[in-house]
Amino acid sequence: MALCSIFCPRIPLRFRPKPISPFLSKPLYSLSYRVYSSLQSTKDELGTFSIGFLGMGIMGSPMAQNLITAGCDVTVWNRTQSKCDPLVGLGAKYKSTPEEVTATCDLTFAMLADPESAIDVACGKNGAVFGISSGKGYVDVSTVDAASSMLISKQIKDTGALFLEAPVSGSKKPAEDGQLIFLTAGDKLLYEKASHFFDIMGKSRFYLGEVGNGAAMKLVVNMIMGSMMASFAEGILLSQKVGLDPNVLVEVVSQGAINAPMYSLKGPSMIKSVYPTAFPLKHQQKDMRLALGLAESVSQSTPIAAAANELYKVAKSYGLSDEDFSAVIEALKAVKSREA
Ligand SMILES: NC(=O)C1=CN([C@@H]2O[C@H](COP(=O)(O)OP(=O)(O)OC[C@H]3O[C@@H](n4cnc5c(N)ncnc54)[C@H](OP(=O)(O)O)[C@@H]3O)[C@@H](O)[C@H]2O)C=CC1
Ligand SMILES: O=CCCC(=O)O
Repeated sequence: MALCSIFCPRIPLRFRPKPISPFLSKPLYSLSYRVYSSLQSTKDELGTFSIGFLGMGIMGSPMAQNLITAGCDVTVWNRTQSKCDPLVGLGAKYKSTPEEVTATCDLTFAMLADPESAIDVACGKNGAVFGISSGKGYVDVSTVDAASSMLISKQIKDTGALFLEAPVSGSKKPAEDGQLIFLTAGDKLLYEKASHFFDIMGKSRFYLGEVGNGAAMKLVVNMIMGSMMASFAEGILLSQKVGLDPNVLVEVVSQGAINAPMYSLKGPSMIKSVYPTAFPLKHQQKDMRLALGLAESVSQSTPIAAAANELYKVAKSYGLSDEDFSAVIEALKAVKSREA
């Protein structure tokens, strides 16, 4: 669809209601917007918009795959090109830089490892900002801190394009199953336009207002999750040490008030000391670090998360970065064996 706006396809510019108009009374604006929205929805057939996807890791690959399977016109890029091959095999196009992706796509999603890579892919050499322009949108679904998200937002918006942060709750399997939860913030118009695609990749979505709120929500959620996992690991080892069957512990936990899907999902493999990677431990530690930074910024005390973070750091130092984050239990075992 080249440079024509994803937000106003085939509607002449002069007839398009502005997203925010100081000249329209509220009822008139509302009516105008409803008409505009309904015109939009008639244009929302799958494949109408070209979608870019940057980052073919554990999460990005299945998310892009779901868009392709749903019939969307998808163009992919990844730093390690070979990871794009399965998506190209399914019908995706390939471009060799983020810049080329945003230049040719109406709406581009980015799923990168951390703040550094998200900023580099968006704003670095041949980055997304150099291809994007007014009428297009950039949705960063990576887990980053608010400051990094704001930096990317500013660079994208300086080009005239729209920006949305949309980190996700849910791991590899929910990504494969199209069951992610999107925590979005930024340009509301882009949220509305991208919702069609969020609904292909996810089961629910939240719009949280200004850029930074989605990042903060994601970090709070993952801070809780990281502490829960560290505590669960302690419980498994303690149950074993006092002669209990940890499999029974998992069963008891699953029937009680502290039940969480994570315990039944990860517990059995943790007991067997195997950690098939769904959420890499290095990313969980990154999220603990960023969450602690967020807490620091508002002088909120988070001693439990701080202690859990230390455990993830120990696990990383034992070479467990690329294992699933449930491998944090190994750090406790190592402490135990050193003390024995
Ligand atoms: N896995 C999970 O369960 C979940 C992860 N997340 C978050 O989603 C994001 C992605 O996670 P996940 O897919 O698991 O991670 P992976 O480690 O599997 O993928 C990371 C992606 O980032 C790319 N990347 C890393 N460094 C750079 C760089 N310097 N320049 C360009 N690209 C780079 C990788 O490219 P390459 O292939 O070349 O290495 C890869 O495409 C993270 O922010 C994570 O915290 C959120 C929810 C769940
Ligand atoms: O960021 C990773 C989240 C993993 C999950 O929500 O299960």
